[in-house]
Amino acid sequence: MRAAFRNEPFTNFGAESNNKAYDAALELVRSKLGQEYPLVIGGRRISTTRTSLSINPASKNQVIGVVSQADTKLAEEAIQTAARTFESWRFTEPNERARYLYKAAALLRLRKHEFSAWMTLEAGKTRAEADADTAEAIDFMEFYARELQRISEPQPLTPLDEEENQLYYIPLGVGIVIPPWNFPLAIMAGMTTAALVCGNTVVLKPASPTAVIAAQFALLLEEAGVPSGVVNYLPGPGGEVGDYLVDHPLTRFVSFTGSREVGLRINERAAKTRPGQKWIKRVIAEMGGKDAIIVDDDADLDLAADSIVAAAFGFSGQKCSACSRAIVHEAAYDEVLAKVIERTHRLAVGDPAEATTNVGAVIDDKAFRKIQEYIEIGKSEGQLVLGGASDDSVGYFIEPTIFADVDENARISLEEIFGPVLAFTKAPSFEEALRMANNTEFGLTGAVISRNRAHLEQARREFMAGNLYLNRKCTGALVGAHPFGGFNMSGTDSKAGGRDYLLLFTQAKIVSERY
Ligand SMILES: NC(=O)c1ccc[n+]([C@@H]2O[C@H](COP(=O)([O-])OP(=O)(O)OC[C@H]3O[C@@H](n4cnc5c(N)ncnc54)[C@H](O)[C@@H]3O)[C@@H](O)[C@H]2O)c1
Ligand SMILES: N[C@@H](CCC=O)C(=O)O
Repeated sequence: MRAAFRNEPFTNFGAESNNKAYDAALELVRSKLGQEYPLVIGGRRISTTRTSLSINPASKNQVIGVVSQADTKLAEEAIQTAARTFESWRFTEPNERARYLYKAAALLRLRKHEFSAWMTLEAGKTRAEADADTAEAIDFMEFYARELQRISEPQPLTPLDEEENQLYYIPLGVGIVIPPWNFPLAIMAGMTTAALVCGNTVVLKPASPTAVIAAQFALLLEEAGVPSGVVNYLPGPGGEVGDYLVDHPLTRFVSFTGSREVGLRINERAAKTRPGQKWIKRVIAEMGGKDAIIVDDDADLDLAADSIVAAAFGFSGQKCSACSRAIVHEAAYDEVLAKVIERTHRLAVGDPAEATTNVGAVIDDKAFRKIQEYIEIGKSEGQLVLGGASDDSVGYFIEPTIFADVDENARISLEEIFGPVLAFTKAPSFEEALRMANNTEFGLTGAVISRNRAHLEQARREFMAGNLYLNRKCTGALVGAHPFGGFNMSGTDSKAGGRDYLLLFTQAKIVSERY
């Protein structure tokens, strides 16, 4: 029996010794840049002639790795391998499966800074953001291992005198795991290990910008002893390989985290029954957000400003949980706006490998251009009060940008930008602020900064966000404490890092015996 789950502590980068250790990890990772990453199917390394370069978004000429790219033939091989492996993996003892996760978590803890350093260089994460990502990956494995053990215990059923009844959560089959690039270790590792610990086998199609981190994690699972074929690493173009995997009749479920557009596409395609398919595919989709922080007239305005700045510009706003809308009571509006501008102005934008950097580059050229377009749109929808500039001569840098006096129905108030762009909207009352916050097709995170008990209670009831935070920022969910996932177009209502999550990767079987 393991000790109860506790969150992995974050590294204190105020301490010089920790920064030195991080510098050493960056050096180690730099010495490994440019290597080739083959596909791994059934433990077999497969190099392809078609490759994709993974690059450092803060230094776009620096190649992080050269990643082989699957085609549909290799996707077929990966699914067949996963299907064959399922026939043995499904019957492994649950405690044994949990132990692979405990081992992988222990190995990751030993190499924590190294994995974080990969994220600094491949995803552009600052030290603190990368460290939190690695800590969350450790948390997911520690948490899901314990959860699997919990749900494998005899489950409560109404006792009958004449029968012995037992409920077992059994695995589903072959799962396609499709993660995003923005939590390239935590979310990818959480989705993958939740699937495998339940006895499923996995085809892992990593997000292209962060395929090297996923490759490192696949190697870590191998080192932890996870048998060949349980996780098959299959990088490739999302559209081509993704569609093939989703459509395949042997695919039993798809676990996806990413944009609304791709999530809906997967949901629609998976709903179509293909020749030879024996089941209704299950889709677990965690999608985008357009998250708001409401500031009430009596709020602690410093807390409000700190919360907005951290949630809007942490990891350059590239979080589904990011605050992209600040909806502020008119009585507090000018003061909150001034405080947010002042704090944002102090953020250091630059190379995330530097200890002093607060905001790094955005992920790639496509994101850079999309965010630039939204900044141009914002100029006609609000008043540009900070930032707006961008520079892609070295890396994809965009200044933290704030628009004031934005209408609740402006495009920058409604569409997910996924970058460091914040819209301020003035509300005449708390009730109106709440209505505006709910004026979105998403429903992922939200926050209210207020001292008014009645307003806080009203928000508890009426704010339609899967993760609602009162008097704190709307980012930074902790595994176990804040099971994460949203409503409406934010996904299929799953809660990663929560006690219900593993049930999504299993089906319940009742065995009833009379003696
Ligand atoms: N709700 C959450 O928990 C959560 C967490 C992180 C990110 N996100 C969302 O993710 C998005 C950012 O991530 P992204 O840019 O990687 O998203 P994306 O939708 O562009 O890509 C996600 C994954 O889907 C793959 N893909 C692309 N086309 C596909 C297809 N036709 N079939 C199958 N797979 C396909 C990509 O290769 C990638 O691995 C944002 O919208 C963000 O809000 C949500
Ligand atoms: N779970 C993360 C967000 C994940 C999406 O990008 C948070 O709570 O900030």
